[in-house]
This record gives sequence, C-alpha cells and structure tokens, in this order.
Amino acid sequence: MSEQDTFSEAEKAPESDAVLEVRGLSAGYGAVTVVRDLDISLRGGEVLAILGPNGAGKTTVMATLAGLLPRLDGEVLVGGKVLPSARPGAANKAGLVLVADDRALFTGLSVKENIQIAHKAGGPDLDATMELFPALKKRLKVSAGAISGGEQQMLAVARALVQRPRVLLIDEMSMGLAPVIVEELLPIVRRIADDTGAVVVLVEQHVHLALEVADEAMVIVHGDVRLTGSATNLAAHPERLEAAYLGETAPV
Ligand SMILES: Nc1ncnc2c1ncn2[C@@H]1O[C@H](COP(=O)(O)OP(=O)(O)OP(=O)(O)O)[C@@H](O)[C@H]1O
Repeated sequence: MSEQDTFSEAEKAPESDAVLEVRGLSAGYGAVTVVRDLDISLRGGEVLAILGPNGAGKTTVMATLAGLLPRLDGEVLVGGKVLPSARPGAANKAGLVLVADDRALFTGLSVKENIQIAHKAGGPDLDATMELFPALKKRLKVSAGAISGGEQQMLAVARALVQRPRVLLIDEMSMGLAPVIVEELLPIVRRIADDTGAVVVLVEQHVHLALEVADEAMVIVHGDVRLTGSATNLAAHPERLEAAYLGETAPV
C-alpha cells in the first residue's frame, strides 16, 4: 500500500472508530439546563481538554457522562453502544471511569488497599501501575489521608487505571495543587492514553498545561461550546482562547 493510500484511508476513517461519542448532549439539574448541545467524538488514545471559566458546566458534563446525573437530551456511546441515562454502574461497566474533583479516596485505608479495592480483572497489577507513579510506590503502606495532595491525586488516577478504563474522565486534577505538581501529573495522563489506548477527557483550569498534553480542546462558557479545535491550534492562538473565555465568540 502506498503512503498516499494510507493517508486517504486515515482521512476517511468511519465514525464508528470512536471509542467515546457524545451527540447533542444537554445536561443540568431537574428542569434547569446547564449545558447545551455538546458533541464529542474521540478515538482510542486521544485526549480531550474541556476548558472554561468557573460555573461553565464542566463538572456537570463529567458527572452526566459518568451517569451520575440524568441526561436532559442527547446520547452517549462507548464503543458504539448507547449508554442508559443516569446509570453510573452501567457507565462503569462500559468502561467509563471518573476521577472526581474531590478524589473520593478511602482515607482510612492505605494507598495499597485503595488500589487493591478498585482493581478489576484484566487491569494492570500493582507493580505495573506503580511504574507510572514512582513517588506513590514509596507510600504504599501509608494511609491515603496522610499523603500529600499531589500524591492523593496520583492515587485517584492510579485507582482509576486499575479499573482498565476505556474512557477516563478526570475532573480538575489540579484542584488545590501547585502548578509544579500539575506539570508532573499531566504528562502521566498523556502516557496513560498512549500506553493503554484509553480515551481521556480532562477538565483543567491550567489551560496551557492542559493544551500541552491534549490532542483536542473545547471551551465551554455558560453552558455553550464556544470554541473547539486541536490543542496545538488553540495553544498557538491564545487570542481566540481569550475571546472564547470572555464570551466574545458565538456558540459553535
Ligand atoms: N447540584 C446542583 N444543583 C443545581 N445547580 C447546580 C448544581 N451543581 C452545579 N450547579 C450549577 O450548574 C452550573 C455549572 O456548574 P459546574 O460545577 O458544572 O461548573 P464548572 O464549569 O465545573 O465550574 P468550576 O470550574 O467552578 O468547577 C453552575 O451555575 C452551578 O451553580
């Protein structure tokens, strides 16, 4: 097959290659719609950064994707199969794993026990997981409540990883952490996508750090998608990002 053939095939890749597809999603609380008409299509190994100011609706999107909130409209598909609305167990079974912004660790249990409890058949074992988190490896016997914020975040991601996610949702990994720690953590997320082929959807306040590791990015403001594009493109045009954040662009 010539190089040209390979290129045209890649260009024409069918939509069904998508591991995560979100079509016309609206999300909110009761009768209140907070996010409107969201579309996402990601293949295995791709990282999407969801950006936007406080209150934009990012966490609402993540919770809805994870089945913790009912969808108000639209569909979510994993591996081509439509997920039922508001069924977190079904979403998890389909391979969606959420790392929530509160990390939700068992603080009375050790680091090792937190990981063991979450482990699913076929997921990477403790040794393989610790390769990604050498700092955590030294803290395996310490209780999860006694490690640093950065280590807790590593543990939250490690706990998601041993569930063998097809789609890893990480909500504000950087919450309460110094930028220097975030700089260490985000490349690990990139590596997870590259090594395991999982789709990663990342909500992040550190815009430029997120764009360094993401493939695609989306800016949500007041519940509307105001900007989408490749992370490289958005990083090269900070003025577009700024205009989107300020609500100066029309909904996409
Ligand atoms: N439980 C709830 N009931 C009703 N409204 C809610 C609830 N939780 C959040 N909201 C509202 O939904 C909107 C979006 O909130 P959300 O937390 O999704 O934003 P966000 O982009 O994640 O913000 P931040 O960056 O500050 O975390 C806000 O107006 C918020 O007040």
